[in-house]
Amino acid sequence: MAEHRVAVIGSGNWGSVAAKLIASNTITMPSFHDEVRMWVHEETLPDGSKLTDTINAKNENVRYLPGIKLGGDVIADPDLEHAVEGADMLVFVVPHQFVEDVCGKLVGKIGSGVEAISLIKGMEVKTEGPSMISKYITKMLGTSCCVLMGANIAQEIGMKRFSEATIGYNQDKKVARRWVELFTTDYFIVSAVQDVEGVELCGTLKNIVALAAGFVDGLDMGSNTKSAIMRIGLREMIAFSKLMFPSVKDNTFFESCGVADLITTCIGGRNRKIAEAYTRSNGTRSFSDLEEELLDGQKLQGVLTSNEVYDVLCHRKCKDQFPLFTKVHDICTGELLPSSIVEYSKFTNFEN
Ligand SMILES: NC(=O)C1=CN([C@@H]2O[C@H](COP(=O)(O)OP(=O)(O)OC[C@H]3O[C@@H](n4cnc5c(N)ncnc54)[C@H](O)[C@@H]3O)[C@@H](O)[C@H]2O)C=CC1
Ligand SMILES: O=C(CO)COP(=O)(O)O
Repeated sequence: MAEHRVAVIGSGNWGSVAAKLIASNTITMPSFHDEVRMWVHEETLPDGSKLTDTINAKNENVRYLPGIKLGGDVIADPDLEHAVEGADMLVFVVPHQFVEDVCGKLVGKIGSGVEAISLIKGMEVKTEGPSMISKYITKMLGTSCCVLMGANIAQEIGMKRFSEATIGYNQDKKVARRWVELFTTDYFIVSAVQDVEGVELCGTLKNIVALAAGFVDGLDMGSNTKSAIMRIGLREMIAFSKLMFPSVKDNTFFESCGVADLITTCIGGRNRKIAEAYTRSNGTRSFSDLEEELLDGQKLQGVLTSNEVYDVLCHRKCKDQFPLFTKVHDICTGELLPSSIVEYSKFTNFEN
């Protein structure tokens, strides 16, 4: 008897792949209902049709994941409340700037016994302080919330290329195991660690380092420089994570969510791509222009995250300990040129 019903909240590039992965499992596993409802932020396509109708007619998200069939029993649904109705496993995967709005619409509509997982890379910074997205979901909706992060360029997983991911959980191993079971396929290997904050901070902070890597690419500085920037970035990721949550575990940085995601995003991600284009434009284009032109509706997370992290650094008066994060912020706001990303003479006396 099927016990669990899954809804995916979000249908962008990664959201669509997540629905595909999950649906490939729900149709074979008796404890899950076959159908996976995927909430779509509705839009009209150039031919006048609705995105939701096209996804359901073609079993393909022609806008955000063209050329890849979703398979399984994925049903696109533009009605958020209807999409989550009856589901006891909610997968949150919208760009992080929309999470407040989406959660706001679900307040009071989620029953007890519902579990959530966030695939969202980012954080919320309010006047009362920073909050990781999983915590925010818990606060708004009262569900416990795991996270799934990893070296996961969506397009490649959509093409079934071997990849790994890490689930972060807090207490409940049984729930973590169920999420692992739901996501794991023969080409997508998922492990779990008891460190929600560590896993989520890895996924969030590496987007800032990817911008720095993109600046280096735009300056044609080569592999040594890019590796140096990635190392300095990783060091700051670890330091920032421990500053926010001393409980974060060292080993988490060696999981897929840590160093592997840092590498893949600095090589093949959207943040890297836009930062490179920004650098090559010599100040003639803005990040938002380039995002619109080059990502065609997909969203950049790193610039917002850089602002959010900068707020935390200012609030805690520790900018000096995070020269790379601070420089990326200052480059994104136009206060510094991209070339300053490699001016580290003042900071070479690190202890490690
Ligand atoms: N694409 C990738 O390779 C990966 C993405 N992620 C993370 O997954 C999260 C979601 O990213 P993607 O699925 O790639 O999205 P995306 O960037 O491809 O797509 C944008 C999505 O935002 C939706 N949207 C636009 N305006 C909206 C609004 N006002 N309210 C709600 N939704 C709106 C669009 O309909 C579309 O579904 C992000 O945090 C990202 O960092 C994580 C791993 C890999
Ligand atoms: O998070 C990602 C890969 O794991 C994707 O990163 P981008 O958003 O930079 O494409």
